[in-house]
Parts: sequence; C-alpha cells; structure tokens
Amino acid sequence: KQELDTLHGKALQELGDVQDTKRLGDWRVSYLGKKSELTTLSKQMGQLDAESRPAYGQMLNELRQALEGAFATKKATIEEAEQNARLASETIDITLPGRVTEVGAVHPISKVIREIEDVFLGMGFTIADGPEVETDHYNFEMLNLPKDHPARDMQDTFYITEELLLRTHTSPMQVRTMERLHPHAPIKVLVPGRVYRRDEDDATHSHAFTQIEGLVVDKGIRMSDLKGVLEAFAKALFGENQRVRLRPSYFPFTEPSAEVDLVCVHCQGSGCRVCKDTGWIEILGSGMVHPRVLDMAGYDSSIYSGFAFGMGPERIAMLKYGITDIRQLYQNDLRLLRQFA
Ligand SMILES: Cc1ccc(OCc2nc(C(=O)N[C@H]3CCS(=O)(=O)C3)cs2)cc1
Repeated sequence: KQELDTLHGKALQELGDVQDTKRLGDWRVSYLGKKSELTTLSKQMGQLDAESRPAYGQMLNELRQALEGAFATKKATIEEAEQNARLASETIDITLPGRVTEVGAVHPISKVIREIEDVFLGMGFTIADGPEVETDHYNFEMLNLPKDHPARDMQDTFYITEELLLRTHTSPMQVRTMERLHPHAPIKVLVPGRVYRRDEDDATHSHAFTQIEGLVVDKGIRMSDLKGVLEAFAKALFGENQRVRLRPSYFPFTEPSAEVDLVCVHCQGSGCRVCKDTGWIEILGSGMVHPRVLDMAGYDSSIYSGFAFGMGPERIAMLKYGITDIRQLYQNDLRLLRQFA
C-alpha cells in the first residue's frame, strides 16, 4: 500500500510539470506503459499469496484508473491551452487599418497630352507619330526654311550628319502626312512627340521637350476655322468661360501667323505678375499654312488651304496646374507627382 501511494504521488507530481503533448506522451509511457512500474507490479501479482491478491489487484486498478483520469484531465487542459494559443496567434484584428498598396500616378505632362489628344480626337483629328531622327529636308526645307534661311539658327539644332538631325519640332510628320495623302485627301492630324534643341539647358529650356502640333488641310479652310478650333480647344482645357485672342506673328511655314493668348488663368484678366499685368497669357503659335509648303508637299495651293498650330504641353501643364517652375516637372518630386494620382 505504502509503495503504491509513493508511486501515485510521484506520478502526479511529475504530471504537474508536464506542459505540452510531447512530454505528456512520455509521462504516459513511463507511468502507464508496458515497461512502467504499474505494469510490472501487475505482472508480479502471481507471486502474491492468494488471500491478499484480490485486494492488491483492486488497489492496482484504482491506481491505474486514477493515473488514467489524471492523464485525461491533463491532456484536455494542454490541448485546450494549445488550441487557445493557436486561436490567439491566428486572430486577425479586423479593426487594423488596411495596408495601402502604393499606386503610381500619371505625370502631369502625360495627363495634359492625353487631354489635348482627346479634345482633338473629339474634333475628328487623327493622331500621328513620326521619327525623332529626321532629315534636314523634312525638318527645314519642306517647311520653307531653306539652307540659308536665318530662322534656322533660331532652332539650335542637334545635327547628326549634314543631312540627318534630331527634329526641332514635330512639323516634319505633318509634311510626311501631306505627301502620303496628296493631292486630294483632306487632312486633320495631330502630332505629339519629343523634340530637341541645342540651346543652353537653362531654367526655362530643356534640350529635350515635348511638342504637339496640328494641321488641317482641305478646300476652303479659313482663318476663322483656325480661331474656332483653337477657341474650342482652349475652352475644353481651361473651362467654358475661357476666351482666346489672336496676335499677329511670323513663322516661315505659316502666312498669316498668329500667336494665341488665353485670359490669364491666375487673375482672370485683371492683371498679375503671371501675365505681366496684360491679363493674357500666350499658349500656342498658329497660322495659315504657307502656300509654298502646301505646293512642296503636293497640295495645289490655288485649290487647297489649311491652318496649323504648335504648342508645348509643359507650358500648358504649368498653366493648368499652377506649376511656376518648369524644372518641377522634371525633378520627380513625389509631393508634386502624388497630386496627379
Ligand atoms: C506642314 C506644317 C505647316 C505648318 C506648321 O506649323 C506648326 C506651327 N507651330 C507654331 C508654333 O508657334 N510652334 C511653337 C509653339 C511653342 S513650341 O512648342 O515651342 C513650338 C506655329 S505654326 C507645321 C507643319
């Protein structure tokens, strides 16, 4: 009896220290398994005298049941603890804020180019793309800028060879379009693209910038068509109550030529430093296509007429979004770019 009580106490004491199912399994093997003391004692029952055997057997069974019970309770406790631990680790706190996925943003210049393209697409223009490495022939000669013309040095040009250069405007692609569609097809084409200038890379100029030019050629195209189209463009981009003003100008490839002003977006025309107190801001250049340009490209200028315009999307973006320094468009400052997401 004494021996069994000691065994009972030892088993329960050890069970108290068991914390996980692995250790629990080991305890079960050592106290209830084939090689356990309990099993050994049971086997030795045969050596007992007959009259004390039933009582002893009874005590052995009670001990086994007690240990089995203690084991089952411990097992349930440990499993519950493990279950709770698992639940705790897998608990998702749904009140936590979501993880924001970083999204990019469209660059203000790209945004403006797309808006400008949409406006002219809506007016039935086609969008064309052309080579950035051009010939002197298409970049200058076909635009009424012969070899000795003084206007050439205005276009500080990156020459690659005597004949090859980086285009200084997107006009060559309009010439190519006329050559492809002449002598009769009407033309309404918009040519956005990168153009290059050699003059110093200062605060307001960059060697490479974007330009968008447009060309309309048909029978009976008049200056009023030019004004109407450009006014519709200005209203689409800068608001319905915008107005445009045409100021006489000169370009070798257009005659007459006109620079187009917008009512100052900053002061609505009352005058400020942005518009130098004139109330107007220049947004683009334009004019009726010079008859020689039409003839050289295969359209008979006695039958056909047309108008053309050219603008810088950087400048349009600056006006539209109130960006005062052109360099801000190239510094990739996220504080600026994020505003266009
Ligand atoms: C066949 C053809 C005939 C005529 C053409 O005239 C395109 C034109 N461009 C301008 C003009 O002022 N452009 C500048 C404005 C700002 S800018 O982006 O630096 C370039 C006026 S008329 C084009 C093609």
